[in-house]
Amino acid sequence: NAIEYVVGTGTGVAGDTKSINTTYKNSTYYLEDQTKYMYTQKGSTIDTYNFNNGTSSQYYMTDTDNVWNTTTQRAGVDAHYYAGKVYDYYKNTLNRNSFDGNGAKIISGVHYSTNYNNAFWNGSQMTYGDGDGVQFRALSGSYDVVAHELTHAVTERTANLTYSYQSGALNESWSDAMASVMDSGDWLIGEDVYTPGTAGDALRSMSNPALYGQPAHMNQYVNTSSDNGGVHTNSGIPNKAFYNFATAIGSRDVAGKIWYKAISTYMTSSTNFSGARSATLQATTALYGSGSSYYTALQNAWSAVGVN
Ligand SMILES: O=C(NO)[C@]12CC[C@H](CC1)C2
Ligand SMILES: [Zn+2]
Repeated sequence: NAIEYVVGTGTGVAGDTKSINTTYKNSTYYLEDQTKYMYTQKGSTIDTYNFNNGTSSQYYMTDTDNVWNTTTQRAGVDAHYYAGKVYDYYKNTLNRNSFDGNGAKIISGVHYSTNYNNAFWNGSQMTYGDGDGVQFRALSGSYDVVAHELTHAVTERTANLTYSYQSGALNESWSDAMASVMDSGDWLIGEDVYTPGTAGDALRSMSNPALYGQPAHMNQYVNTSSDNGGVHTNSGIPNKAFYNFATAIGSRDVAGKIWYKAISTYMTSSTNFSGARSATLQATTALYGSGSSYYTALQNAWSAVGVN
């Protein structure tokens, strides 16, 4: 019997209903999205699996009627759905075909370990914990988290910013910046999955990094060896620069295009904050010509956070 590309109905982590692209074969539905096939020519582009609260093996996520509404399916539904949205953004807006630019399969695994308060890109796939229900709920339940993780993959395949000290903080910041372009309703990161018992808070704020203990200016740079040299702390400084720029020019999309051009053309593994300023200015000229009003706005955005 043939393989069919079909559309199912899923319930997400927040209990919301959404359509998901699934595959019907051997009388079973699979969380495999074949709709991008025309761009990748590589079968399903987005495959979502279940670690079943283990850490080594992941299993197919299947369903009998293509209505994915059980509690254990929610994390998979969102990992699958949001990965598709991130694929679409990179392909349709930035003309990048998956994280490698060549249609690579996007693999996600949910229910990783037990009470696992994190999510990560391991060089080959995305992996999401369920959270402990206090600090986090299932981390794939947040568009900006999924976009953040997949952007780590894009960064790894482009500038490959070394994940420590200033280049590492840039690595983190580029993931937050691209996530804020895709999940564009606010300037927060992780708000949909962070502390489910507390409304209105988040893991990070790009408009006001200090809200969650991050510096927003070079003169507050934290010199530390923990967290690979404070990559999740000092990212507040380039995050604020991105916020300054996007709001000054009134377009997250233009800012995102410039940030993507910078990471994919001008930045390298050892780029530091000052180098990121130059790379984004070069990207602005490349995309919008010299003398563009974006150029001066960007100079001001970086100067305002003390990066020259
Ligand atoms: O910033 C991050 N990783 O580098 C986080 C940490 C918690 C959310 C999932 C992954 C964001
Ligand atoms: Zn990260």
